[in-house]
Amino acid sequence: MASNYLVIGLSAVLFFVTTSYAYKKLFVSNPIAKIPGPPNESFLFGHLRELLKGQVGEVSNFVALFAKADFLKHLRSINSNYGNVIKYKGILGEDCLIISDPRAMHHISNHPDEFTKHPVLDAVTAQKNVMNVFQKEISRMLFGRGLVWADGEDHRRQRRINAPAFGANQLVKHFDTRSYSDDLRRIRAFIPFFHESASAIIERWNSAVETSKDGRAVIDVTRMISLGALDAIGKSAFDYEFNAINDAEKTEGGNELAQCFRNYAHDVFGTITDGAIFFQEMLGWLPVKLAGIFYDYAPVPALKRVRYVTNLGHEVAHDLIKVKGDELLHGKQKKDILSLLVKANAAPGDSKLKISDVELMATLHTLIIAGHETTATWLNWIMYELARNPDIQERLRKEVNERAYALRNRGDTMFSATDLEQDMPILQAILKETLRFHGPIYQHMKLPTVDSVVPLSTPITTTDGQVLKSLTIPKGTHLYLDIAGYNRDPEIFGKDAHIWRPERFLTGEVNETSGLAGPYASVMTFSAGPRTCIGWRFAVLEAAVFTAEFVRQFEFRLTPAAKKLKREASLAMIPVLEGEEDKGHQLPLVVSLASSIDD
Ligand code: HEM
Repeated sequence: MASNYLVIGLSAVLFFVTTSYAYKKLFVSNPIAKIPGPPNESFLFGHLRELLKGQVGEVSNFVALFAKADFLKHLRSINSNYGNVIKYKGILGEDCLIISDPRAMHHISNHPDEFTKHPVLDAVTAQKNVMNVFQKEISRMLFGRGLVWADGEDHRRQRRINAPAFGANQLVKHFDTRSYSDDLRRIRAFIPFFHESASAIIERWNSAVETSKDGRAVIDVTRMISLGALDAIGKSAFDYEFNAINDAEKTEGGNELAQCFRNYAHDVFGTITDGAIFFQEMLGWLPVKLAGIFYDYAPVPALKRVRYVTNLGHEVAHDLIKVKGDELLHGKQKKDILSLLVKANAAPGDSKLKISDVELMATLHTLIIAGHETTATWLNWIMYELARNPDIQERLRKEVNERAYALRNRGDTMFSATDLEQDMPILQAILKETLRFHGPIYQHMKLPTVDSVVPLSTPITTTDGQVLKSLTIPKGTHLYLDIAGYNRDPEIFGKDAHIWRPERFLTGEVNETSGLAGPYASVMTFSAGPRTCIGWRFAVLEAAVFTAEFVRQFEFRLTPAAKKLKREASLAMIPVLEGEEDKGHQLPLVVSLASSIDD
């Protein structure tokens, strides 16, 4: 009986694949067929193995996505022939696009209904958009039906409730007339939590240094940074104790949710086999609902883990929402993000504009995942560059110590938002340059829901010699926005955009108010338009506090092992060591005490 079902299932997949493939080849004209791109070396896989495996975020423009060494060399040599729009092949010869052209990226990011990240369920689109089916279903499993997952009106409604709590109202001004500076004050109120987490990390590193033989300890800094970021999001977003740093050594008996997140993204999204790529792609040829059933029930270990963590996250969120509701009722409301969301949701107004408890639970879980590993990864790359560049590290330490001296003189114990955002330009330049060069989010998948015409900054020449000033993209085309490529565009960041040089953000070389890119440093790492990262201010302040406090206390140097560092595709672009990829994030640095300004 079971084998009958299997045969019927496989026949259904085969039927969908062959009919939609034949339909497309025979009846659908393809305006992107003549966009230049690398030769297809595999009808079965197209370029997907190069895209989904190995190092990411490397070199310039689209090459960022094609990181397999020999392939990379090949592409580099012909890079100039391709420009900022590249055609690549998906499975079975599907034509797909990678775009890093600034105007095109700006247009696409600012038209989220025309370019959603999720599939629309109609016969052609749903079957064509393999990657997007995967993205939508994984997104639902990973986050729940919250802000990252939602689209269209659902997204606007959720964003409207969320934005003020994140100081992100400037992006939704038309929704809300409250003062933007009130919102900024709210996000800055989290600074003490960031200091608290940074201090807990420093305490751990301090004892490692003190107990080392020569005052120099080799520490994998990724571990504590990740736990500290988790503690920080717990306290500021929901007034919740993950106790991640305190329970760091416990294998059981600590906070279960915190333990679930150990190496979570890497274990689930890290290494992917050819078989998994193919299977995942074939699933995408099924209607979304069928693919969803697979993601909800398949006994695949990685999917089982995602389902378990999401359920647990939603359970914790459910309890917290109740606590916040009671606090509000008894006039004991706190300042964390969840309290603000519960209050905004309870305020009088059109009930159709509110978010449901299920969406609120998903939003909470979203904040843990979207706000924790991304910022921790950014911090990892900051530590790496500081260790690699002792001169810049020393300049930063001097700046931080001078500010620390000033704050002691004014009777403060921790850096204020003004200290961090305005009075430490070297710190800001390092944060910006690292977000540009090692952006934790390096690509975005988008799905045109209609045939679209997209403007280009730089015209492209098709394989038959036509010069295109705009791009016609058929509905349903697989589309990658190449964030890493945009972030290394020499036209925007200078001829040496391929190297890490924070100075470019100190000398006015970069036009930070071009309005083309995201809200910070003119980079695309926080995305742009109505779906810009809602937590970007939170992330910037947290990264600033952690970095300033770390260099104030310690000196960091590269270990020989850190020279084997690679950028690994995961949910974020994480540092791993060559030959030890299966261990996930690693960045072993030599840590010793720094001399302070008072010495
Ligand atoms: C370096 C740190 C971070 C990076 C690089 C980053 C990047 C991004 C990007 C690229 C998006 C757009 C995703 C998409 O459209 O699919 C996004 C959305 C989002 N981010 Fe972040 N993020 C960071 C930190 C944070 C933090 C700290 C929080 C929360 C405290 C957060 C919460 C969110 C949420 C809720 C969304 C969905 C927004 C929407 O769709 O309206 N992120 N982030």
